[in-house]
Amino acid sequence: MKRQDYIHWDAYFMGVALLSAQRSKDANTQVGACIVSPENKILSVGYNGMPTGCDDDLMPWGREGSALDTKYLFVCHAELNAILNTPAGKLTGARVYVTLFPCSECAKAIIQSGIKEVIYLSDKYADTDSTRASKKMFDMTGVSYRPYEVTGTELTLSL
Ligand SMILES: Nc1ccn([C@H]2C[C@H](O)[C@@H](COP(=O)(O)O)O2)c(=O)n1
Ligand SMILES: [Zn+2]
Repeated sequence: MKRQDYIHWDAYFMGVALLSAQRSKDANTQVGACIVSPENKILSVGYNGMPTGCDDDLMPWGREGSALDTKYLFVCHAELNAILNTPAGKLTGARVYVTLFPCSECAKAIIQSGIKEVIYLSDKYADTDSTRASKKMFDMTGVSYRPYEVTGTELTLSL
C-alpha cells in the first residue's frame, strides 16, 4: 500500500517558499516565493535581498530614518526576484506561493508576467494601501489569491 502521510502540493511548494525565505538577510521580515507551472513543476524561487552586486554588508537594513538609510529603496522583493529569475514569457498560467502577500509593485510584476494565482501565508500588511492596491489590481485582472490552508502537516526543517 502506498504511503498515506505524504505532503500535498500546496504544502510542498509553500515549504520551498519558506526555505527560500531563510536565505534572506533582512532581520525583520524574511520573504520567500516559489513559482509553479500548471503541471506542478517548480519554475523559479526567490527571496528578498539586495540587488546582485550590492554588498549586503554595506547596504542599510533598517526600517527607520531618512529614506536612503533604510532598506526600502534598495531591497528586491522575493516575488520580483523569482519572476526575474525566469526567461520572459514562461510564466503564463503559473501560480506563485509567497510567504507574505505581494506589495503593489510585485502585484504589477505578477500580473504582467502572466501568473494567474497567488497562494500566501501571511497577510500582515493587509491594512496598508499597498496591499489594498494589490488586491484591487488582482481582482480587475482575474488573478486569484487565497490563503495557504494549514492542513495539519507540520513542515519541519532540520539541519
Ligand atoms: N510582498 C513582499 C513584501 C515585502 N517584501 C520584503 C521587503 C523587505 O525586505 C521586507 C519588509 O520589511 P518590513 O517592512 O516588514 O520590515 O520584505 C517582499 O520581499 N515581498
Ligand atoms: Zn513586493
